[in-house]
Amino acid sequence: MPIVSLDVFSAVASRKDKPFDYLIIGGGTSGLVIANRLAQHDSNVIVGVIEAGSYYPPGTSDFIDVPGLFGHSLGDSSLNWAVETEPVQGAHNRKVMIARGRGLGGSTLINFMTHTRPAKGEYDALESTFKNQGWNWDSLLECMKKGEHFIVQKEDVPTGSFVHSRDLSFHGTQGPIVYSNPPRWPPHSTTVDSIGQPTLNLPELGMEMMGKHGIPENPSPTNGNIIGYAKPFMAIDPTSGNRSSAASGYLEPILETAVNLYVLTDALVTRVLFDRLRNGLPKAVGIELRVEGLDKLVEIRNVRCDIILAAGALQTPVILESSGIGDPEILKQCGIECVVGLPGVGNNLQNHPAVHVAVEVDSKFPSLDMMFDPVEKEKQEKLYREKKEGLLATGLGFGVCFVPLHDISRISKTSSKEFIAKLKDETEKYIDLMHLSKEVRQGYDKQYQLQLDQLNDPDQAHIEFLIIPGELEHPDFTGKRRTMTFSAIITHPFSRGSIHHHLNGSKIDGGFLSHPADRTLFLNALVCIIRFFRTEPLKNAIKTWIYPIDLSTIDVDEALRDTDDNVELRNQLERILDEHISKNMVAMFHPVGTAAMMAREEGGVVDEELKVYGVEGLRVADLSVLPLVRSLFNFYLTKNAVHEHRFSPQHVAGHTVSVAFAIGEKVCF
Ligand SMILES: Cc1cc2nc3c(=O)[nH]c(=O)nc-3n(C[C@H](O)[C@H](O)[C@H](O)COP(=O)(O)OP(=O)(O)OC[C@H]3O[C@@H](n4cnc5c(N)ncnc54)[C@H](O)[C@@H]3O)c2cc1C
Repeated sequence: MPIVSLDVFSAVASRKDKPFDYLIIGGGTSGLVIANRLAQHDSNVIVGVIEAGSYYPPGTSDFIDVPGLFGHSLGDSSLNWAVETEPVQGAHNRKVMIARGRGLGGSTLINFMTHTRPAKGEYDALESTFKNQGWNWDSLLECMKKGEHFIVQKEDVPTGSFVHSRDLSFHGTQGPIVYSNPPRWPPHSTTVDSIGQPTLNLPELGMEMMGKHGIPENPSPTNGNIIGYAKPFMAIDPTSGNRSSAASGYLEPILETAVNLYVLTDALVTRVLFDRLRNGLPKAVGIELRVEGLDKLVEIRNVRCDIILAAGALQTPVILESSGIGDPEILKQCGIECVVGLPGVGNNLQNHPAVHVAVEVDSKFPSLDMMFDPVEKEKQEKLYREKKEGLLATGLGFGVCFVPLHDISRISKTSSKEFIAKLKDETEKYIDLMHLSKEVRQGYDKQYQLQLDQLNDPDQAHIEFLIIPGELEHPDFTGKRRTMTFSAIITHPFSRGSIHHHLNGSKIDGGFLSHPADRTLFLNALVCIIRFFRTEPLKNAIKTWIYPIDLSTIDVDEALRDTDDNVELRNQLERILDEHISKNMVAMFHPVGTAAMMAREEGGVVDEELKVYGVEGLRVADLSVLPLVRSLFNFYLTKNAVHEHRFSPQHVAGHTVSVAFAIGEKVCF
């Protein structure tokens, strides 16, 4: 029943006795959670979902189902919105692509399946610091558990190898989204190979190098402690070997049975429509949409309770502005009548920027490059088909590592004190140049103050390193080469961007590298990466630098030596890295913050019930509301003890899907 034609959907909307009670805009991560929970909770409640993309039933798209094909759908415009920013000044005026999933399931159809999860203090701070009543660890832990079905598979690996924690007390085991530790790839090698490597598993070798630089192992990164290196769990169902998505978990099980749920696909919502209540307040009562194949706009009206925007952090603010909710100045420029003035809409865009460094390694090491070799490819396909094992059985979560500024400075041998001392001034100048409204400025000031405070805290993650047994930017299609990448990701970027409605559509200022602190953080993180690569035994496995290739033109070891007589060489290294950042910085796909859940007088857009200020019957429930969630990682885990520490603000220091699911579960009606 649920997936219906426009005629059926419109007919439901026009029913006098049973029109839609709730209309959800965007059948993505948060949207499908809400649809499922509302429809299942009370069969008398009529729920509608409108999704711009299509429905992909199981078995119809390998790019969606097969975990190891992650990344393949990025080039497919029917699955990826591939939003492009305006040219980024600090990145050689390149436009940067931000991937967003399109279709029932949203970004969970195309994401890389890595699972990280927030910590207690972060969620508690939403309530204690930002006064969002009911948003605390206890309630959100229940939401997270409710959505999860954790399966920890036994791993047959030698003593001393990394093993996931089997403690399921923090996790759900009955929820819709299946998380597991897929079979280890590359597989374990118990013998020392001919070039003297103790393991042929590149991610594990990478983690070992981090350990040599004093970074701790974190065997259980999903229990609220993220500092250290870890192999994350992934949203993969070990029974089918397939991706677990919002569609497979929350929609498909009720697809045939939910008689009160109606889903319209291939329909783009353009704006929300309002009536005036007797008290003068605007009440959201319907939407306008463009349906594929129709050359006119269609209206769906008569919604009794709420319209819920769950179109994601890049689309939700644009729908708000098109509907007359936003900064009055911006609305005026676009000729849109102002329904409610909320200058925070579309501002405060935060996203994780990333820079990769890649090397060619000895051909003994299995790597993702093998998929370009027809013989290896066939072997991997057979392994996946028959046993659900091998390279195709796993997503991108080979190894993650969260590191505080303190350790970045120690490993890169730079001074965090100097960095912090400069920051305050730089930040004040940075905010001044943005010419923000009074309210939005107040919210930014508050965030930056917290962000500056937490830099001194050795237990906060400021950089995430990803370890990838492969090279994503310049693949060698012959399949002959074996490669390895470390990526540096800024977990709490200082740069802010914005997305606004524009006369010719929407315009996104990614903000990347606009605050000088982010470039400095990157520089130091890349020096750490080079040190990891130059540490034995990984060093012995490396044949050449691939990315940036200019590293091959200098004596890197000499440049890294901590003496006074190599200043010119060190400067040369920094110039190469600086150019690499400008030329090659990319976006992770984690935008948040464009309709923030905070006080209206601080530029907030929604309250703690996710209701949009100043109107009735309209909520936002996706990652747009997230910006002031504190750092995920307010615990510091050592092998024997967990110590609680202070928290940090702004963008979450991790991957965002678990938060999007939790927001969906948390919406209270
Ligand atoms: C390529 C990629 C890799 C990622 N990898 C990871 C990872 O490994 N781990 C992790 O934790 N996170 C990852 N993420 C991030 C994570 O998947 C997202 O943050 C999360 O799924 C976003 O949830 P959402 O509900 O806010 O939006 P979405 O899930 O994107 O849902 C929004 C939905 O709204 C629809 N929509 C938009 N505009 C309209 C409109 N006008 N009318 C109707 N429908 C509309 C969209 O088509 C979409 O279906 C990744 C994201 C991407 C894109």
